[in-house]
Amino acid sequence: MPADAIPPDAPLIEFDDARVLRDGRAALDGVSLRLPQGRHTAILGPNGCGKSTFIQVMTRQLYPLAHGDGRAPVRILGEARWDVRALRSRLGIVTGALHEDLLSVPELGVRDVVLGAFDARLAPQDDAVPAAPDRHHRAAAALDRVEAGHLAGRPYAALSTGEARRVLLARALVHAPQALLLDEPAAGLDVVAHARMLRALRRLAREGVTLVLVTHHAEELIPEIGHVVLLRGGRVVADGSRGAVLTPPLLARAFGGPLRLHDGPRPRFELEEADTDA
Ligand SMILES: Nc1ncnc2c1ncn2[C@@H]1O[C@H](COP(=O)(O)OP(=O)(O)OP(=O)(O)O)[C@@H](O)[C@H]1O
Repeated sequence: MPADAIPPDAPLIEFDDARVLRDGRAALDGVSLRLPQGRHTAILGPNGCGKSTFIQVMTRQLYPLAHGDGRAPVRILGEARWDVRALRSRLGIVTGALHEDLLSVPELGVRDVVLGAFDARLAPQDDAVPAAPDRHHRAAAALDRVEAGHLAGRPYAALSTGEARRVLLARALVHAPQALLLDEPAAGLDVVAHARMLRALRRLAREGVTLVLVTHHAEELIPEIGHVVLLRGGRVVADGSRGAVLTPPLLARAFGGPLRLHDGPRPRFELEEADTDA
C-alpha cells in the first residue's frame, strides 16, 4: 500500500480478541489493544508472556486464528491484509531474531545489511545489479543517524553487539518507516553502548518516529514512552498511561511478584526484600 493511501488517523496496530496458538497452546489469548500512530508505547511483561509472539504477529511470521464472523483479529495501519514486503517498508524492525538471521549470511557487509531492507531481504537481491545511488545515499544517511557511519565498510559478523544493534536500527530506519518495532533494544549491551542506544531511541522518538518497544527491562522505558501495555500469560493485564499502569499492584499481577518501579530518567525495578535471596 502506498504511504499516501494510509489514512493519517489509522491506528498503527489494532488487535481484536487476537488468539495465537504455538504448539497447540495459546501464546496470545484474546488480546485486544489499539495503538495509534504517534504514541510511543511499551509492551511490558515477564518471560513467556507473549512479547516475542506479538512481534512475530506484527512481522507476519505468525498468524492469529481467524474469527468466525470474518472480522479481522489484527490490523496494521488500518489494513488486515499486507504484502510482507510492503509491511516491512512501513515498520522498521529491530529484533534479536533478525540479528541471528543476518549472522547466518557469510561475509555480509554492513552497507549491504542496510541496503537489503529496500528489497525486504537480508542482503540486496542481486549482487550483479548495483543498488541505485539514491539507495546508497539513504543507507549512508541512516547509518550516520545512529552514529554508525564509520562501520559501513565492515563485515556485519565482525561487529560488537552494540555496533550490530545500531546497524540494525539504521536498517530499520532506511525506509523512513511509520514506526519502529523494537524487541529489548538495549539488552546485552555494555554500559556505554546501552546509554548510546537509549539516547538514539529518545532522539528518534522526539523526531516523530513512533516507537513500539517490547521488553521486560525497566531501563528501556525511556521518558518518551507515555503508554504501557502489561502482558501476562498471553493476556493484557493493563493498558493505559505510564503512570496508571506502572503501579505496584499491576506490576505484581503481571510479573507475579512484589515489584516496584523507580521511575525517572533511569527507571529501575525493585523487588521487595521478601522475594529476594539477600
Ligand atoms: N517456538 C515455539 N514453539 C512453541 N511454543 C512457543 C515457541 N515460542 C514461544 N512459545 C510459547 O509461547 C508463549 C509465549 O512465548 P513468547 O516467546 O512470545 O514470550 P516472551 O514474552 O517473548 O518471552 P521472553 O521474554 O522469555 O522472550 C510461551 O508459553 C512459550 O513457551
